[in-house]
Amino acid sequence: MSDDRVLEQLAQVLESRKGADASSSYVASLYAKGLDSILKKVGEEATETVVAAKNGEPDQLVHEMADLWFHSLVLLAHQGLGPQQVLAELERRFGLSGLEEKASRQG
Ligand SMILES: N=c1c2ncn([C@@H]3O[C@H](COP(=O)(O)OP(=O)(O)OP(=O)(O)O)[C@@H](O)[C@H]3O)c2ncn1[C@@H]1O[C@H](COP(=O)(O)O)[C@@H](O)[C@H]1O
Repeated sequence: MSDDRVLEQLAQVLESRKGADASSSYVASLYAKGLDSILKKVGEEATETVVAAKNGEPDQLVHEMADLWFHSLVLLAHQGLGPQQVLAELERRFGLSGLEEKASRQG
């Protein structure tokens, strides 16, 4: 499965958890607690990511980064957005810088 397929399929699961039973789904329980709780989780996971990097723990860094990406996807879904909008923005920026690099090489 390609990387963006993982993001897209996980986003579909997150969408399907809207209206699901909060007692049997972690994601549904986050939606039920509301925006501030989701933002708190994103902040916590960002801090844990920073600590893992500062401690020079590569395996822990990957683990915490996955938690951060996951909770960021939950936040996007809660806001009616998804990974495709973020990937499109990154692709747009990459396209712009790619053109600039090409022009500077040719100039
Ligand atoms: N990828 C994840 C995923 N990553 C992390 N987590 C949960 O995120 C939480 C991370 O919290 P912490 O690191 O703070 O650890 P914790 O102290 O145990 O958690 P808290 O008590 O602080 O909430 C844990 O409860 C993890 O289980 C995830 N929960 C779910 N998913 C995916 O989301 C899908 C839907 O999940 P459900 O809604 O639970 O079915 C699943 O199929 C998975 O693919």
